[in-house]
Amino acid sequence: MTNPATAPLADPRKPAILIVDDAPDNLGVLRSMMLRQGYQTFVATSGDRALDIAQRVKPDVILLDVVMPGLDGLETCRRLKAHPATARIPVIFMSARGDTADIVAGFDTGAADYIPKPLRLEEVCARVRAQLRLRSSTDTQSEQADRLRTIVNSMDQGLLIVEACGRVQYANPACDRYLGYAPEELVGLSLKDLLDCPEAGCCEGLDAIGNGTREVKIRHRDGGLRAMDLTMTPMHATDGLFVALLHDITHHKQSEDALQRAALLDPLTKIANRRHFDAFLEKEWQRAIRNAQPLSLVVLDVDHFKLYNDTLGHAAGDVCLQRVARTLQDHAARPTDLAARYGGEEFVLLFAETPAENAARLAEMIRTAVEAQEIPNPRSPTSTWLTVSVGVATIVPTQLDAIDNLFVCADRAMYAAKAGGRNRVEATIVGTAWDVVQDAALY
Ligand SMILES: Nc1nc2c(ncn2[C@@H]2O[C@H](COP(=O)(O)OP(=O)(O)OP(=O)(O)O)[C@@H](O)[C@H]2O)c(=O)[nH]1
Repeated sequence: MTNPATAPLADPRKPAILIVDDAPDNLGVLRSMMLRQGYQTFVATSGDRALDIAQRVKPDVILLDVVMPGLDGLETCRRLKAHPATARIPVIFMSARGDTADIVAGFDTGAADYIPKPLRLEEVCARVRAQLRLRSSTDTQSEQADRLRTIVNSMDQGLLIVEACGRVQYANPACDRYLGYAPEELVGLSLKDLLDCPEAGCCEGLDAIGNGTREVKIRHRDGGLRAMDLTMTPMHATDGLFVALLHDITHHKQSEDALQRAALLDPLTKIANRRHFDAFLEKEWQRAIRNAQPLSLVVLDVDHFKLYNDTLGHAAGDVCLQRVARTLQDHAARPTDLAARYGGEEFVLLFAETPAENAARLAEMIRTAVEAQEIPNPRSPTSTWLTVSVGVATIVPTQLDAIDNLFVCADRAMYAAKAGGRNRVEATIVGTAWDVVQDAALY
């Protein structure tokens, strides 16, 4: 008989069998049989002792006699099942009571098997082996489930299990950070409601979202939109369910947007650069053709800027260009106006849907606004303050016209302003190619 206080711990390499029977003869026979099978054995002659040993050594299988004085087998089994440390150990009853009611009562206590007495030892061994196999596969499954749970819980990505209709069945803890909802709050919500879809009806079902990865905007609980990569994968084992993986790319998108914005800006003056202006002009040019609206181009050049640099230094010249740029920007008030630094000390400004007289008036306002800042240009022969010469060209373009022609005319007007004494505005209306065609037809 094993004393629970001194019972050795079970050897993890060998299956451990606890045999409980009040008849020492039975114990002896069963024990030798189990030892022959290569198992580690523990024995107890009463229910109480069996409980002590089971808690201490946590055997892999318990062979339990039903009829015993004191705590009988049924009650012992109930107590084993009630204790978390021993609840999962399979119990095999051994009993001479073979009535259906006895067998049912045995299984109702939570037993895994019921062997009739007299015991056929080969059969006992086979049933113990079967329980050990079952136990090992259950252990493997629960170990795998534990491992999976740890991975999913510690994942940096948000993981959701969703039904085809979009209803969330499960969410991992990372979803809290991604969406602002605790996992249990997400259960029952619809993924479709969290997605911000520009196209109506685009998220009617997850089939519409489709498998694979796509960039989506998801509404966080704080009301803000987060850019995310959403990867949908059908769970093959369970029809109609999808695994949805969320990867927050908001920061990535923000820096991408910042880069894109930076690519359109002049680094010194922070207004649009030449590339941006050319693309903008192309779009406005086409719109002006469609709507037969006037388009005005302003070209502005700082007067005697070389003298300014030579006298006050290049750094002061840079600050001066920034102030001129700001003045231009302040006059590009409408969304269809765009001020840009076109190169060196030359600036341009586009006024869409603006006739010649309005554009000339705006150009004059810019000229006076620069002069009014009283930026000293000590060696300028034109003025003691920094001044600009401005050319304005206006056209109502047609398909026959070229943007270059508008630029040439605005440049010529600006040079005319320089030639006319600087610090002035010269404006011109560009005759369109259509006028030339009509004139030719007349003569
Ligand atoms: N500080 C500074 N100077 C620049 C920059 N880009 C061009 N410049 C200077 O602008 C000056 C332009 O000189 P010019 O083309 O001779 O014309 P200007 O002296 O303004 O004379 P007018 O145009 O005839 O009135 C040159 O000295 C350039 O070095 C810049 O980014 N910063």
